[in-house]
Order: sequence, then structure tokens, then C-alpha cells
Amino acid sequence: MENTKTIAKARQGLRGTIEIPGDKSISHRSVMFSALGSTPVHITNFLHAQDCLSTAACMKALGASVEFESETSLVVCGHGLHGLREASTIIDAGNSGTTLRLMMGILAPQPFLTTFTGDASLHKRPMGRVIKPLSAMGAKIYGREKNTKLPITIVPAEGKLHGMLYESPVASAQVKSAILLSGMYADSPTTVVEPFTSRDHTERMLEAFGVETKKDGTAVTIEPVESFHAPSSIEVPGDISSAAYWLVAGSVVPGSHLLLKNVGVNPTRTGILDVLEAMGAKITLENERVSGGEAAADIRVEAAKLHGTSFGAEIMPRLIDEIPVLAVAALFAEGDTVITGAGELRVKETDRLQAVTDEFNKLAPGAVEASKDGLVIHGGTKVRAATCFSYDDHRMAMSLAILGAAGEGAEIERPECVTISYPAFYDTLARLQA
Ligand SMILES: O=C(O)C1=C[C@@H](OP(=O)(O)O)[C@@H](O)[C@H](O)C1
Ligand SMILES: C=C(OP(=O)(O)O)C(=O)O
Repeated sequence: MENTKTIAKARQGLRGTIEIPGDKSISHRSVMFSALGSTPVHITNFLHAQDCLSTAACMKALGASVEFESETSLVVCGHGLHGLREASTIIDAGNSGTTLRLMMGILAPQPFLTTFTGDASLHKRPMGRVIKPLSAMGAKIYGREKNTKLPITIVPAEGKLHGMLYESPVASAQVKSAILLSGMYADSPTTVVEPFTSRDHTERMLEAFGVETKKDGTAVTIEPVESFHAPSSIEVPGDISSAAYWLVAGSVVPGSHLLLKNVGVNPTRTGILDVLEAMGAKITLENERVSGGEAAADIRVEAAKLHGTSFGAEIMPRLIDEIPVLAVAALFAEGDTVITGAGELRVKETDRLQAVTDEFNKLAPGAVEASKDGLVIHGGTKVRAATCFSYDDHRMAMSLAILGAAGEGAEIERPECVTISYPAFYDTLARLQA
């Protein structure tokens, strides 16, 4: 791909049907957990994107069989809960925080050494949030900057890990999942309490493998696991975090009418629907169903006049990855939108609060102000065509593309990072604009 991408202004409404690619969080977990089973699992609608391919490569390096039948369909078979084996070289988690943090949870209890690396972005992200609680359970994990950063090495613990009660300072599904996964191998029950409930795909998928977790408010408990029974198949629903770009584009480009097929609508992920509806969006769910313990639906969106809103910490885990594109909706809405409690965005693939502020202001001067943990977006600010930068962050690139399409066009520098979660993104946008 070229080093810049030209996004044309949408001269008419966006119309059409979009098959939403598989959910990133669920795709990761489908491969990881299947690799801990001892019978083949047929995974369909897998997200064929860099992050999930990093997970597939990790599990293969650790001895699981991972055979692709097509880009989105694969068969994974492990050698049981204790059947992973030492990798022959360093494992590369690429750009994926989910891969690294969940894998630490799986590998901390194993009787062999693992060393992880990742890309430049992943080297900057905080891993102490997982290393600290796992170490309190008895794990031996070492990393740069006092055991907080990549590269990271895990060595065998002395005996079994110990179950514990952990009160997490952050609402993070990656932290929760890592601790629960280590908890499967511990000598007693493990409980994670979060400030607010984060996405529960780990808990739901563990159930499909015969492992019960107990939920009590924002606390989740797992018992030491004796047997792990892989289901014969897992169908991954579409990713609402990918659908988010079309929910916003369809709402703000006048005359649009889009049908988004097969979108996961797990209630721990649907914060974007709540916020867009509060802003006046016209969104309807059709064909609602449950598949493999996960809710899914087709979603219709048509253009609507949006107005500003405010939201904060409580809803944040339910829309954490959608903030950059929700900022686009806010820019085309009437009045101000105030976002608080979003400090976690500073430790994603890039500092997304700073990146949204700097790049949106290139396309709409004066539109966005950042605070320590949030954004104020002045809706209705005049938009112009300009060149802006992705920071090699997939969600920044896609949000800037939607801003450009809904506004006056844009040139995006380093656009290719969309392959992290949505390789077909630019082609889909071009098709809707044709
Ligand atoms: O568990 C997961 O699959 C994810 C959890 C979230 O991260 P945090 O756990 O850091 O909030 C989210 O941002 C990420 O894209 C995927
Ligand atoms: C934060 C994200 O993913 P990860 O933490 O897995 O890198 C994301 O996809 O926006």
C-alpha cells in the first residue's frame, strides 16, 4: 500500500450491506482456548487480521496444531490443559495487547520458559498491570523497566500458583482474563474484582469449554480446573468495534442507509449503540440471535441529525475502542460532547486522546480539546481537507478515514495499520462511496 491514503469526500449517502468481519476479542480467545483442549475445534468467521494471526502463530509455536482451511476458517487442536510445550524461540505478539496479556496468564503456570517480544507500540504499553497480580499468585515474570515492559520472560513458578482475590484498579478484560486463565491452574479459587465490568468473552467462552465462572456484581471467580472439554466448533460473531465505523459513517453522511450483517451485540460491548442513540442516531437491530453464548444481530443505520452528549467512566469498558470514531460522530453533531473517565486511551496502540486531539484539529481546527482523562469535542466545527497521521494505530486510521469521508476528504499518512483489525476497511469504504 502507498504510504499515504487519499480518502474522498462522500458526495452522496453511503448505501449498501456490509458483512462485518469476525470479532477480534473472540477470535483470539477461540484459538487460545482451543489450543488448551485435546480435541479439534473448527473455528469459523475467524478474524483474518494481524492481531489474531499473532495469536495463531503463538499457539502454533507452543505446540498446538493450527490449520487454516481458508482465511476465516481453521481447525485448532491442542494436547490438553497441560499439553503446551516450550517454544524453540522468542514469541512475537506483534501489535496485540490482547495476545500478550492473555498469553501471560496462560503461560505463567507452565513448567517451561517463554520469552515475548512485540512491535514498537507494544514495547511502550504497560504490562505491570498483569505481571504484578500474576506475580502475587507466585508467577515468575521478568521484563524491562522493573517488570513492566517488553521484552518479557516467564520462567516456571515454584510449584502451583496460588489462588487469590484481586481488586483490579482498572476495568480491563485483558487483566481480568489473564488472572482467570492463570487461576485455572492455581491451588485454590481466584477472584477478580473490577471497578466496572469489562467485556466477558473469556467467561462466556470458558463456559463453552465446560468451565464455570461465578459472577457477583463486578467480581468474577474461577475454581481450579480439572477437565477442559473443547466444543467441536466455534462460530465467531462480527466485531461491533469494526461495525462502529459504519454506524458512525451511516449516521453522519446525509442520505446514508446501511445494513451491517452479523454484529456481535454482547451487552458488555454495546456502549456505542447507547451513546449513538442518546445522540439521536437512527439504529435498529434485526434478526437478534445467540450463537455460541454470544448475542448477535443485523444492524440497520440511517443518517440522522445528531446532538452532543456526555459520558464517562462507567460506560467506558463497553465502548473503550470506539472513542476515536465516537469523536467523529461528536464532531458532526450539534453542540459539545464531553467524554471523561477515558484515561485508558492513553495506553492503547498510541495515546489516543492526544492523537485524536492533534489529528482531528488538522481537519477541523479548534474542534477537540484533551483533558487528563477525556475529550471535549465542539460539534459543528468547520471541517476542511488536510493531511493527517495514523500513528500506526488502526483505530486512528479508520476514524480519520470516516472523518475525511464525512467531511471534505483527507490524506492519511501510514494508513496500512488497518490490517491489525480490519484489512478490508478501505475497500469497503470505497465500495460504499462508489
Ligand atoms: O480483552 C480484549 O479482547 C480487549 C480488551 C480491551 O483492552 P483492555 O483490557 O486493556 O481494556 C480492548 O481495548 C482490546 O481491544 C481488546
Ligand atoms: C486496544 C486494542 O487492542 P489490543 O489491546 O489487543 O492491542 C484495540 O484493538 O483497539
